[in-house]
Amino acid sequence: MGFSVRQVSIYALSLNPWGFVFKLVVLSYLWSPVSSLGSMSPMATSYGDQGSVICVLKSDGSRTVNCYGKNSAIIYGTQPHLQFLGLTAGDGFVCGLLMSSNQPYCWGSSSHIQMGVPQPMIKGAEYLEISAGDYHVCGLRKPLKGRHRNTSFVDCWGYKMTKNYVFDGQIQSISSGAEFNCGLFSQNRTVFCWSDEPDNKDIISKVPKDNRFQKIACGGLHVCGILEGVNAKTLCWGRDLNMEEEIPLVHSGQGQGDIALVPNVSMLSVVGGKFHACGIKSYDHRVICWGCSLRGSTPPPSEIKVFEIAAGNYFTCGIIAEKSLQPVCWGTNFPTSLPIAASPRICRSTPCPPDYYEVDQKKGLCKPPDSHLCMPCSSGCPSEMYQKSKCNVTSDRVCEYNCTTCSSPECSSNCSVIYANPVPAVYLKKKNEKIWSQQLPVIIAEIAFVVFIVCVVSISAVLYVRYRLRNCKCSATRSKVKNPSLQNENIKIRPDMEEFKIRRAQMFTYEELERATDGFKEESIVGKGSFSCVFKGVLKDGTVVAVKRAIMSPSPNMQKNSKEFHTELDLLSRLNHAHLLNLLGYCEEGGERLLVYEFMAHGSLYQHLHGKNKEQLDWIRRVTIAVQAARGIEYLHGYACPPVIHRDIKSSNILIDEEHNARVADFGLSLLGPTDSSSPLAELPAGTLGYLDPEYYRLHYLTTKSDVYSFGVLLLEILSGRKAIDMQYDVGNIVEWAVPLIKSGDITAILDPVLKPPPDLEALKRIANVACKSVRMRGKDRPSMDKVTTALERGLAQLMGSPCIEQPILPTEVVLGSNRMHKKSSQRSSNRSANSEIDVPETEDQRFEFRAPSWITFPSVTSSQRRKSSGSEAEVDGKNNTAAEGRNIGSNIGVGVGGDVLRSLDEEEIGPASPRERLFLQHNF
Ligand SMILES: Nc1ncnc2c1ncn2[C@@H]1O[C@H](COP(=O)(O)OP(=O)(O)OP(=O)(O)O)[C@@H](O)[C@H]1O
Repeated sequence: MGFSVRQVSIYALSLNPWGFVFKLVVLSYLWSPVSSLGSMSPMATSYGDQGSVICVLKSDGSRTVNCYGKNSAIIYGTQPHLQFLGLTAGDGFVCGLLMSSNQPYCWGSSSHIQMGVPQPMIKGAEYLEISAGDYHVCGLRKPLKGRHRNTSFVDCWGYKMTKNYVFDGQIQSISSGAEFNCGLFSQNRTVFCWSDEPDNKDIISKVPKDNRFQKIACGGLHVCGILEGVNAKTLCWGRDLNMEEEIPLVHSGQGQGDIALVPNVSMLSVVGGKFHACGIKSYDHRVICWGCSLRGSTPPPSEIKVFEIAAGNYFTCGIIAEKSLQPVCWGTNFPTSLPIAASPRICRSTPCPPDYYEVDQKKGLCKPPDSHLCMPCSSGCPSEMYQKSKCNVTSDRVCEYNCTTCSSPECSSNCSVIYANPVPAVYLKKKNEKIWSQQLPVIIAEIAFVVFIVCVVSISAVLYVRYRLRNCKCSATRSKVKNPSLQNENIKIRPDMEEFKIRRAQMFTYEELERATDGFKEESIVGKGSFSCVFKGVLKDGTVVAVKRAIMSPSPNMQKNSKEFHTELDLLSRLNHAHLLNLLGYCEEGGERLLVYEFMAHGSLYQHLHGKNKEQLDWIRRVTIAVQAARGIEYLHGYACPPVIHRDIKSSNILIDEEHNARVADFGLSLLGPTDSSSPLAELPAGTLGYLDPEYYRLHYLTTKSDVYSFGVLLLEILSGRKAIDMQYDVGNIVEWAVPLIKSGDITAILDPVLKPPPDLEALKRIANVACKSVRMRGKDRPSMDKVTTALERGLAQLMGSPCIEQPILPTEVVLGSNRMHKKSSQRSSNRSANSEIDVPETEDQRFEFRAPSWITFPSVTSSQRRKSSGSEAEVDGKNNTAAEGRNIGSNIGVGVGGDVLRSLDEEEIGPASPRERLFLQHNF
């Protein structure tokens, strides 16, 4: 079948161990190029949160592998007896092409690819080459004979890619990028790429159409290919980096950060990192890099020659050609321990073919003494150079500058060194020695000065950090509370109680609370959770409170309840924010455990969204609640000390007070986060079905981004009025249902039908966009909570600024909530509560008595400093009903749509407010 670059049909077949089922999906027609992060080579570099690793085929020609670096799953998973033809690596895993079976074999850890021989594997399939992206690996099957000889088969395993791809035409090699793949056709040497991720359409559409390539290499978000011919140029193309948020990039090497501005030199090979590419220059085997790197990256070594290079996400490693054959790396977060030499190529039993030279056998590179290690000759000399000696059997060609035709600065400086010093070598040597003797003291003084400065800066930094942390005693307290012996119930938290007294959280007797709730009678129940019952009560002084009583059972849950009780007690007594539910006191007597909270007159958001009068919660009120809840969570993540991960964000945990302000409640599952936010907590998953972060659920990988996921689900719930999981619908999981619709640009399809859509849909689109980003599969792709809050504030401002919306602007606290007079307003509101019939006058002292601790205060965190505004309160109704959702610890959940970017919507949502928006916020809040 004739192959046309512009009309390549790709048939994606689901991998099937018993053979092919043709034509399950016809993906698309493609004519664009592809690239990859992990093309097959004797060296592969894995990256990711578990740490970077470099794996190399040993230099003794045994084809066995050695790995060095931080990822213990890779290091300990390395099989020393297996022989490989080449290696490739992705995020947290390495794969090798087995010599014995020509099948891939992977090790390390990946939740998307089965380690070992990836499954499902077609029986007897043999692969020519393998290549890994971030979360997938693909293999190019050996060409078939007979009627299938013009068809190529590529099998992939991993995130959204476990498929068999069938292509018209013979593919010579493949390369995988982060979430895409490219292939190079052998006949017309053109490149094509494919991906299911819409984010990658740039890469696919920008492929140079009429160029013939000799090699390709994919990076994270781009592809580079070396064109055919002597002095051939390298072309790179890819995604627009402006689309990437939050990446502190600097341009590296030449090209001002634009990956497409490739240095104009001929290259032997090229590799791609996440935002950068590096190549080996043909004429001197030195490395050159371009594109973007992270701030603080080590520059590529310009003076050493390398045989082979491989790129991780933010780093690159090369095998040094001269002397040692040891790998060397540059960039950021690269593996530092590289104590072995690597084989730059596979040893062969036959002599080197033409256009190859043999690497010095004295180095003992190949195990069998009569085998040969052949390296390709460089392809000609660059324009200002001439060939001093040809490539022969033992060495590559040597190029030198032609000083009569110099035009570039490099050439001029090189030649001026030669011509400006026509002096005898002995004289030169003496002169150098003299210069050295003069320069040495200066160099030593400079080094001493730098060391001195570094010491001063380090000491100052340490002192400063200690000074800032002098009041941060929370971790010490936490450990006290977290270790009570459950056997000694009566004595266990006494020392902590002293501390709570200091913090003014009141200790109640059981009798007091029993009286307040009328004997915990059924009618006082305002809600039920998995581990507790919540009663409305009125204290002696008339304060309306909510009393949360742990459900008593002598079950194994007892210990769990106790743990949650103490966690909540400990946390709540420390936290103080207008949009967190205040703890007023507690009681622990005998087996009873009770927490006393401010009473939230308007119940939970769940009741409003899914109760009878859901239309009463109009768009402005819904978005306001979202903003306030976001503020509370933002405080937990960013301002609590240490940071707190809530772990159970959901609509039944967003309570609405008398003044219609949202409060985040239920810290029973909260965990104090690591002070170093980059280190995830390996906790067993806990949370509520439908809201649970898939990454946390599957990998036990808990960071603040797990709350962001749950909050994203909450946003979808607020927009759609649908429950997080609702099996009445075809697609029961709200994420799976809403994200594709929003991405298709059809925002109205997900909006709650009980409300009329606002005339200007842009604000809700913004919010939907934030929701989509928040429920991305990978935590690191989700925005942080402060970004979410800023975007929501802007959405709210837009919604309120619309001339067609006649709703009053909500009061300061509604959005800001930073300077609310806690007790005063809440107690007053409690007393005014529609449910409260007791009217007891309050005194200043009483106000203080129950006031939550104020030693942690909420700093100013908004993207804009807001001022008080006038405006009436919105009214939300709904008081009773119990929460209908059940917590489901460790249950399976529907999978969110991952890696999604809402192309049809404004990508600038999450970022600083524009001057116009800032002005609006300042005037209205
Ligand atoms: N301070 C409060 N004021 C008024 N109502 C409250 C208060 N706290 C809780 N409730 C009501 O009680 C219900 C149960 O709350 P609780 O925190 O015990 O469980 P939950 O978070 O809904 O469920 P789970 O414990 O399974 O996560 C809430 O949904 C809410 O309707």
